[in-house]
Amino acid sequence: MKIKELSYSSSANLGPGYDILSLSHRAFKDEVEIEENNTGKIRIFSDNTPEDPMKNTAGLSLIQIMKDRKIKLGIDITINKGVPVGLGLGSSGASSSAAVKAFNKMFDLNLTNDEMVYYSMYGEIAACGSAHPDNVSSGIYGGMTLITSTEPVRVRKIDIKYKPHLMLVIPDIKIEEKTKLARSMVPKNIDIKDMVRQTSRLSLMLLGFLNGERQAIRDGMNDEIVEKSRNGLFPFYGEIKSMAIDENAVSACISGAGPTILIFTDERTNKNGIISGTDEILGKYGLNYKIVETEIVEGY
Ligand SMILES: Nc1ncnc2c1ncn2[C@@H]1O[C@H](COP(=O)(O)OP(=O)(O)O)[C@@H](O)[C@H]1O
Ligand SMILES: N[C@@H](CCOP(=O)(O)O)C(=O)O
Repeated sequence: MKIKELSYSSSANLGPGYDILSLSHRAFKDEVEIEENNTGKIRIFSDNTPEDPMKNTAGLSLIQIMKDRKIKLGIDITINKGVPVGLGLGSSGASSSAAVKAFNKMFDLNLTNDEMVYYSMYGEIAACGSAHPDNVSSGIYGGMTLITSTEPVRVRKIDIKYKPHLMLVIPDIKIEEKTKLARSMVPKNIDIKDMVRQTSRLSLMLLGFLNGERQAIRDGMNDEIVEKSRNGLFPFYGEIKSMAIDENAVSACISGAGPTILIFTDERTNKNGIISGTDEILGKYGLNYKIVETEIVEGY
């Protein structure tokens, strides 16, 4: 029996929500198919992700479930990779969450959504050395998700009233082990004043999404801790964000650990202005790029 599941691309953090917020979007998707084999081994079939199951997020997630559930079988995992790798679009988490959903279905494990988030985030260790849960929560729940606890894993889906359109500015930059590097740049300690400002902004942004208040989203979606610490990886971000605000975007943030920039737009936004402004700014940096317009995926 073959079982196929998909997960969409996602943007983690959303400004002040480092490691706790994520948004699922329709821009790209990974399809993962699993099938029992008679070799007793886990084998990965994929054009552009690691063949070693311990180094592939999908493989590592399934290894962990099989260990916990004492399932000893050979499994072929075929990854049809649609989410571009290393650009801040949750590519690694899309494969692991799709693989976990397929495995859950194939073996009737009846895992809860939070248990699936747990196994999917375990796979992220293969991508960046740490098990961050945000992108994979998108792959399991869809929509906008909030991680309320990691031990045990607990996720809440946020029922947002304000649903902006999304523009992804995707610079053509390849950084080796990008998320691992970006995570190493985040400060280990912060000043209490910065903590207060960050929690205030995060709360305001969430109020904006919940109540449908455009200005609150714009005022809240700012992060001078994590995005700032990583600025060297995407020095063009500040210029693109302020240009987008000038063109009346709702707001903008770094998508995950970058380099993609997520811009929230609505009917008041001058999207053509953003397209030409991006071309001018990224041209100055000598960067090729793609702009993808997309929508939030509410669920699976
Ligand atoms: N199934 C997978 N899909 C994508 N990347 C994977 C996968 N398995 C392992 N990786 C590794 O994870 C890294 C990319 O993940 P990451 O740095 O988190 O970027 P992003 O999630 O933004 O694409 C690459 O080194 C890639 O080889
Ligand atoms: N919260 C993580 C998200 C990484 O997302 P990715 O799509 O860039 O892998 C972080 O900011 O490190």
